[in-house]
Amino acid sequence: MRRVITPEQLKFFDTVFIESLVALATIGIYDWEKEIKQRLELDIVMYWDNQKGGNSDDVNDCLDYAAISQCVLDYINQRQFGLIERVAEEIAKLLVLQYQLPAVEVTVKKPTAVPSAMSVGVSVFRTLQAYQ
Ligand SMILES: Nc1nc2c(c(=O)[nH]1)N=C([C@H](O)[C@@H](O)CO)CN2
Repeated sequence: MRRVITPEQLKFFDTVFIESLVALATIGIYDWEKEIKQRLELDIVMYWDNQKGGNSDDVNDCLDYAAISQCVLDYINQRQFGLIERVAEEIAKLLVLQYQLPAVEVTVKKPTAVPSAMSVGVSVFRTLQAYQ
């Protein structure tokens, strides 16, 4: 589902995205889950003005998806979580504040949680305004 965002909320509609980023996480509400690593898959859509990088062709003018992917993996690797909602919330806040993103959508999937489902997950959409 595509969201409708008014021009007052965002001055542009460009995005940088990271799809199916795989993290091995200590995640889960049960005791046995705290002893193992489980696979999470993240989809991240960052609202960002791509015009500057598009004009200069310089990586210093863009939102570097490689650096952000590593930042997200390092963050998840260094922590323990109960719910995947917590992962989504913390990653959204980290990215919005660190990169001053006007908005971000973070989807976290836990594909092995329900064996009869292809995947399960949550999605959050947060704006910079949410933290001000
Ligand atoms: N909405 C959620 N429901 C559940 C979660 C979760 O993180 N968010 N987690 C679990 C357990 O950890 C489960 O994944 C163990 O298989 C159950 N429901």
